Amino acid sequence: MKTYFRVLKYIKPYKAHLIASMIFTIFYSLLNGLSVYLTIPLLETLFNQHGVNAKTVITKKLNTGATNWLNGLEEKISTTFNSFVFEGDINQILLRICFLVLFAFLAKNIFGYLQSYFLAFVEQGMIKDLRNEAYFHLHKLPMSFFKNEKTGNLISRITNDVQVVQNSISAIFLNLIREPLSILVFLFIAVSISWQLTLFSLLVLPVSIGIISWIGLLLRKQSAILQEKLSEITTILHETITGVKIVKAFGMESYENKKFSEQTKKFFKLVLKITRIRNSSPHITEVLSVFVGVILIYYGGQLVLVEKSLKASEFLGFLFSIFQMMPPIKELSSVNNRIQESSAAADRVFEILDTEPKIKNSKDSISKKSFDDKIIFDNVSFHYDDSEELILDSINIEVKKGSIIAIVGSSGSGKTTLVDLIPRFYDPTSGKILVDGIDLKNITIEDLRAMMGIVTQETILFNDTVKNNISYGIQNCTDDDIINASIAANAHNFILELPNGYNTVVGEKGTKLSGGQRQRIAIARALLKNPPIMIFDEATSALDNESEALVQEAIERLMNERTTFVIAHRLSTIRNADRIIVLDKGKIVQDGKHDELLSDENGIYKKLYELQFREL
Ligand SMILES: Nc1ncnc2c1ncn2[C@@H]1O[C@H](COP(=O)(O)OP(=O)(O)OP(=O)(O)O)[C@@H](O)[C@H]1O
Repeated sequence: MKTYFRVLKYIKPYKAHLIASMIFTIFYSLLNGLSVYLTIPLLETLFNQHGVNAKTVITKKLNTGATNWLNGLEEKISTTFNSFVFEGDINQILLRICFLVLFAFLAKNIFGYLQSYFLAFVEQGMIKDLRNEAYFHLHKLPMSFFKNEKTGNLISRITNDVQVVQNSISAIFLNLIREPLSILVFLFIAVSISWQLTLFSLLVLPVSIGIISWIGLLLRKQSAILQEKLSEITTILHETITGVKIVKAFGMESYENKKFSEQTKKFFKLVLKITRIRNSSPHITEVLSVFVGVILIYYGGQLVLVEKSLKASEFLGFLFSIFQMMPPIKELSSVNNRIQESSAAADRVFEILDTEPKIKNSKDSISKKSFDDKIIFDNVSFHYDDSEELILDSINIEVKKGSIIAIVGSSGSGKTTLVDLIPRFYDPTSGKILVDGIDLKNITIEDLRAMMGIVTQETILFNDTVKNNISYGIQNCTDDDIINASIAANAHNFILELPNGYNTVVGEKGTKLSGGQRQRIAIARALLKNPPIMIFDEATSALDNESEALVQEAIERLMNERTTFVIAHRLSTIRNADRIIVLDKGKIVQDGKHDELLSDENGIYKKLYELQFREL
């Protein structure tokens, strides 16, 4: 319930639309009642075609048990109504009634349309805001969050779950406003025709409504499970589509197909179960309704034919009213289930919103636009949240502006983790990192990251044009700037050869380009940003000689006159480095220039050199 109130807070910007929708709902319900009520004089006129004065028939009223004010009100309405309708000859009366019926239905449908339009505006607006907020919040969350959450699951929450919340919002608004109102209107009509019959119906109706609601409850439970299954399917889909190359390379198609079909089979079974319940529901409802109807017809028939205390037209009008009451009562009985269902979905969305962004600007963060002197790692240690094991252990480094620091070490030694601390993708567990003497945590994240360019091993390009990929995140750059950066990155020539040059769309993650081309686009992007600090994770994959040389040249331009941290895999890079840091199990075990490090026969560097670098 708490969750639901939280969802309702999103109504605020749409209050005016909601009020409009409520007003139209009131008109809709009243006209709905009127259109049923009008059947009585219509039938009366038709039944009394042989000259009986219809006016006298419908004014015969009502009854003993209803409260006085109700009697009075009803009396007043019917007198006004009758004096308007039953004037003139039978032809005029018929024409007037037909006109009234037409007007009532026309107006009812116009109000019905307006009511649903405004309600859709409210619910779609709320959902848009909720979806945006969840998405915006995702960008504030730390890298660790994304490592722990499955991508498909996150996507499913922001798409499917938000949808479920939306479906229920409208249902609940209708249930809380339209349905009670409809029930009241029809109840008023029914009581005004015959309170005994109404009382009798109210005894029989709840039984059938109870059964129908129970079916609804079953349905809700199942659909919550369905939502989870859907999220699992999305997860598998996302994983295999993004990892399609690996699936193919390892010949895992049939394994993945089996995994997927197991999920779709579970989904299929569940949907069938739901469909079984759902499809049986209208039939059961119909049989129950007819059952109730037959009992009512028998009892009402007695009143009409035997006791003659009720007109046939009134009885039919009564039956219409009672049957019009059934769907709203049925809907109302499912409000609670709907709230439960949407709350479960909303909870999954709010879980994202409630995840605290651990890495954020502190109250006294300062703006810093330039890098002037040095970066210091002061006794930095780090472990990931899910384990106490130190991935970086007492790291002390001082990096002067303009120098190139190569980081080497065996796989898993902590190289990526070390460079991830510089743009604050993670914060050190202990110790601190200082830029020009200021702790990173005290510099606004926006300024800190603006000072850095990052080229990762796996080049991330967006499904957009080459031009937009190069200028990603850079405002106010001209086409010439983009071309110059591409020339410096040795990318210009191949870009010109693409089907639409700089306007060629590169495909999702840049799949339409080769590995070397993607890297050069990423380098052009970094060159265009022109940051004073570069973090660079060299690709391990071997490129052919020509592209290797082109990429290497581009990298050298990128490092030129910048402070560069490079996770090095190429001999030329370590030779160029001012300093090489050798990591082993999170500790710096050697530190110096290439030749110095190589001269230590027992050092890890020599072994690494022989294994990794020599033949490259
Ligand atoms: N998000 C994470 N959560 C938990 N442990 C992690 C996470 N990322 C990395 N690790 C662990 O931290 C250690 C260091 O990883 P890191 O990626 O920094 O090594 P690396 O030297 O860059 O390796 P490689 O050269 O293979 O990329 C590894 O043991 C790894 O299992």
